[in-house]
Amino acid sequence: MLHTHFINGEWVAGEGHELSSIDPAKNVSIWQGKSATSAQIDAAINAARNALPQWSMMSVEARLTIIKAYGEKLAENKEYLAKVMAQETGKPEWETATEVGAMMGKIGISEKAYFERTGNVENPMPVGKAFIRHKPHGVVAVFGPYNFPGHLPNGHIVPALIAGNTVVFKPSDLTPMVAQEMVKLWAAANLPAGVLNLVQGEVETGKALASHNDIDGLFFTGSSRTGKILHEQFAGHPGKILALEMGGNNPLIVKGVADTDAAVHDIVQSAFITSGQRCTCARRLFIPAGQQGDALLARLIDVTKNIKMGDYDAQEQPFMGAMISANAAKGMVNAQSQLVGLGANVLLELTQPDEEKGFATPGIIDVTDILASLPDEEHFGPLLKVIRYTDFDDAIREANNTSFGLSAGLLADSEEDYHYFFARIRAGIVNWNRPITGASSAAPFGGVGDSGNHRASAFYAADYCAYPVASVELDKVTLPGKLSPGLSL
Ligand SMILES: NC(=O)c1ccc[n+]([C@@H]2O[C@H](COP(=O)([O-])OP(=O)(O)OC[C@H]3O[C@@H](n4cnc5c(N)ncnc54)[C@H](O)[C@@H]3O)[C@@H](O)[C@H]2O)c1
Ligand SMILES: O=CCC[C@H](NC(=O)CCC(=O)O)C(=O)O
Repeated sequence: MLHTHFINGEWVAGEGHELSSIDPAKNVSIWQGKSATSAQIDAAINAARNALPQWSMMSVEARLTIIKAYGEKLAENKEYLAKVMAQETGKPEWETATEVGAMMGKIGISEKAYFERTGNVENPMPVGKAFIRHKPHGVVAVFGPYNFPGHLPNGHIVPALIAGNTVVFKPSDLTPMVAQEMVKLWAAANLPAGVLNLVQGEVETGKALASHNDIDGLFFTGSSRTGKILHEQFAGHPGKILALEMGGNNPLIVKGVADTDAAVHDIVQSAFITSGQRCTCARRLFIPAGQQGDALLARLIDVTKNIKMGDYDAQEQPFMGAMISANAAKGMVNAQSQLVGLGANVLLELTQPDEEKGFATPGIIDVTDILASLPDEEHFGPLLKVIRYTDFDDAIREANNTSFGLSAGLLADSEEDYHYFFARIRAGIVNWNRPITGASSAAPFGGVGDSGNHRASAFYAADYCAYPVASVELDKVTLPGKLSPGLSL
């Protein structure tokens, strides 16, 4: 179907250049379309602007009725949506089923967050009453990444709509099909025309939408590189809200654990789930120097070697599927070569078994000897860098030696060590004896430094979807009992 854009309640064909989406596990084209032109972006924004008065002035209960109907459509179509996600991203079906589950869960959580964080408060005053209420920003653009093509844009769209905003959604150009199927479910839930619009396209479409004069805000999940471009673009526009959820170079420190296998499990879940394509994935693993550390590392290499990788639809499901594209897998091979060039020591080689496909085997590389020249980059794939340390303080200092600050973790049996670590580590998600991936939607989700701009998402998304309005109100104009000195009436 070439009608891949949803503008003002109608499916229309793009009028820009050709786009296609490739199944990265099978190297076949699964979706074709055309990008939105700037006239189509104008039309989408106009539609959202025109739909705004009616949508924002509906009661929140009436909006929630429609949003919950979308939740029902998600539930009715969950298997189908999970299959589409798996096909377009390469992620195994067991994992995309959890992604659809998170999308469904988002509705109840966002409803609760709306009332808890941005609801109405009424306080009596000596004369009249004081109110705190919240209003939507207006027309907001939502930009999504490819790694969670449903869950993460959904995590902006649902709270934005609950708060009364209208939306223009631009998904990643690597996952247009998931976006399209998701928007179909909104349409099936009878969302009024113009409230949610979908425009497809690459960077140029993103730039045109982000720089449009008539948006009131932009909610972005993606790389720090793009987020910084958007941040610069929004400089000088204090009236527009910008929420940035970006990448990380996340540390995980191991110190004094009795159960080696439990630690290895949490490391693998942190580093290699989603083939390392989660913003929260552990990128740098700190292991104590010495025999105990050697034993843990040997076990980690052994377990990682045996991780099952395969097609998303394999009967016996793999732990890791393909990465998003053959290019992304090649990028990881190149990242490994770059580290080797700097003097790093490969412990388990990351390979791309087929140049035409997105598979990359998990890799482990010791970078202890090149810390001074180690690039502070997010390598968004299954490559774990190991750093051997002798002093806990040094390890924490090095863990913080990054411009990012998304997630961090400590695997240690001592609670005292955890308190010490927690007080010193700089990140928005800090875990103890748990993987550092798999964050809860019922908690705030965001990072410091280059990982975000202090507008956490998930439970706190409600905060950036509405602005507070303070009022003092009295039902008729009334002369005060006592006038200010020097006044007579
Ligand atoms: N913190 C979080 O919540 C979170 C969650 C998931 C992914 N991520 C991060 O996202 C990245 C992976 O996703 P990605 O590669 O799709 O990100 P990306 O930055 O390449 O793209 C994100 C979106 O921005 C658009 N875009 C790209 N360049 C643009 C520009 N110059 N102007 C306007 N729009 C532009 C893209 O088309 C896409 O829709 C990783 O860095 C990962 O850590 C962060
Ligand atoms: O890739 C980045 C997201 C990773 C994911 N985080 C969440 O799902 C946050 C919760 C939410 O947004 O509702 C993870 O931690 O695995």
